[in-house]
Amino acid sequence: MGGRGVALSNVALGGVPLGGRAPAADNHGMPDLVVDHAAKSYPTPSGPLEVLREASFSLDRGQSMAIVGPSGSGKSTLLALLGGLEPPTAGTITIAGQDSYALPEKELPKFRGEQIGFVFQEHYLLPQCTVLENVLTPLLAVGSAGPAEQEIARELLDRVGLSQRLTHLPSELSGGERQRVAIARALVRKPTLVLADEPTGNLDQTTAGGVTDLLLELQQETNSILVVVTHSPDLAAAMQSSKRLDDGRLVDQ
Ligand SMILES: Nc1ncnc2c1ncn2[C@@H]1O[C@H](COP(=O)(O)OP(=O)(O)OP(=O)(O)O)[C@@H](O)[C@H]1O
Repeated sequence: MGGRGVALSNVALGGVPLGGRAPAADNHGMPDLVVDHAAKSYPTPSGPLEVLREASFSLDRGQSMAIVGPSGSGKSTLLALLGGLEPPTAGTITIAGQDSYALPEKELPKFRGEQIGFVFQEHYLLPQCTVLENVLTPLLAVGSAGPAEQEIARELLDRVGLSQRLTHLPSELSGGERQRVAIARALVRKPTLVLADEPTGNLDQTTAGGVTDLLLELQQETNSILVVVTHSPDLAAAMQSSKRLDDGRLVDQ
């Protein structure tokens, strides 16, 4: 993969060098991500559908974890809970010391933007925007994409091997290249937590391996937590730990 290994030690993401450790958040001694007895059920005509039953785990910045399990076992639901997209029916999700769902509803999008980066199976790049503009999107959302932010985005795109493609549209890239843009976009605000739902699901094995390596390298360099949901044994094995969802129950692999 071209362009990998470019030093980014002087690039500040949110005031923190990409190559350095993020400062420890003042979490009052709590891990950076704490999932405490989180449960989710959906109402159905025949009664509540229990999708997630009392999941508890915690992770610190720099750690990675895979969530595996059969189709319909609740993996995407758990990811949505972690991502501030779907409130749990019971329990709490605490990120960088803040119980996400205790925030006033209007503050949740800002919190999500600062603390969480998302990578999906589909890249969800904006088709009419260039590669550089797509990576800047999370910064434009908070009105701060000046020269310093542009430089951060350019350096990240250099890091993912796409410095020669800044003005290209997503339609002019391969599937693996689009996913690398999506990874740069997820990391541009140096979030506490990166959530990836089948990030290699649309890629061939070789390209998937490259995207996995890149995701882990940048997660380490930004000192984020990485949680991936996947059916891929290769991607799951690349994470530091792995948990399995079986009928809504989360168990160690
Ligand atoms: N909004 C909803 N309302 C009702 N049921 C839902 C809703 N969202 C998900 N479900 C149900 O919750 C269960 C778990 O779905 P989920 O998408 O989390 O599974 P998954 O493990 O990610 O599956 P896959 O691997 O196929 O993507 C399924 O039975 C699904 O139909």
